[in-house]
Amino acid sequence: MTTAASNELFPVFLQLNQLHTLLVGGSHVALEKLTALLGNSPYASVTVVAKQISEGVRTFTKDFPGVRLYERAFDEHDLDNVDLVVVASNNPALNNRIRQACRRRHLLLNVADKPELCDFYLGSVVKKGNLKLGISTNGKSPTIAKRIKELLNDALPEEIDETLTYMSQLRDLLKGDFTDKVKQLNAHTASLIASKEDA
Ligand SMILES: C[C@@]1(CC(=O)O)C2=NC(=C\c3[nH]c(c(CCC(=O)O)c3CC(=O)O)Cc3[nH]c(c(CC(=O)O)c3CCC(=O)O)/C=C3\N/C(=C\2)[C@@H](CCC(=O)O)[C@]3(C)CC(=O)O)/[C@H]1CCC(=O)O
Ligand SMILES: NC(=O)c1ccc[n+]([C@@H]2O[C@H](COP(=O)([O-])OP(=O)(O)OC[C@H]3O[C@@H](n4cnc5c(N)ncnc54)[C@H](O)[C@@H]3O)[C@@H](O)[C@H]2O)c1
Repeated sequence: MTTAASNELFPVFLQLNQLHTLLVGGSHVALEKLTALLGNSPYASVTVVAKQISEGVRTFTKDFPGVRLYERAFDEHDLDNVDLVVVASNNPALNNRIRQACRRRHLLLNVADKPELCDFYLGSVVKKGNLKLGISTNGKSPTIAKRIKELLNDALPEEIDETLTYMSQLRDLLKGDFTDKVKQLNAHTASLIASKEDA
């Protein structure tokens, strides 16, 4: 056993286009969360409920077909038929109320910038075509997560997506049982790592 701080977060990649997300809040932080949600999943179904919805949120969401905006106070019925909840409000009592309601309903919750209220955190994301990397610092420093995103974005070649497409076609062509296929796919990709090490 090491004495390093425990890092027990389990990463997953959600098919947000198949889920219904509720976002409570409609200002600066809400816009950041919408940018993250819709930037990755443009067809996500997202209901925004906020006492005040900013012009920025209205303009940004205009072209996303799954977004609905409701300018009013949060009501517990907003949690009906929802799969995932993100809160970007400035109201600690509201945050706690939603935290408790989500526990009762077994809904997963993120309260922006409030790790102690979260079931899941958003991460920094690097995307190169079909490749997507999610970066977490276990809540220690979102700024470092952002910097690592920038670093990896520069370091990973755009052509990596061509390699992924080629490998996907190759996988479909390969014959033999599962073990054989895995062996061949590993043989084809070994050179990717080897050429880095030789360089
Ligand atoms: C990755 C990213 C995704 C996203 O939000 O989309 C994200 N925060 C981002 C940016 C960012 N957020 C903040 C700053 C200001 C500088 C700073 O404080 O460091 C910057 C930097 C900037 O904007 O440049 C403020 C902040 N954030 C949290 C706290 C509370 C605390 O730390 O206790 C405070 C202090 C609030 C205060 O002081 O009042 C907490 C969380 N922020 C997380 C995610 C989760 C942990 C992720 C991880 O493990 O790394 C977690 C735990 C929960 C959550 O919100 O999901 C996104 C990167 C965007 C990109 O990639 O470009
Ligand atoms: N803006 C930042 O850069 C920043 C940085 C760090 C932390 N934070 C924190 O993040 C939170 C949100 O930040 P912000 O700048 O977006 O706040 P904001 O005050 O600009 O917006 C709060 C949003 O919550 C909505 N709201 C409040 N009560 C509501 C209710 N009962 N029902 C529905 N909607 C309700 C408001 O209408 C508004 O849209 C705050 O707690 C803030 O302290 C913000």
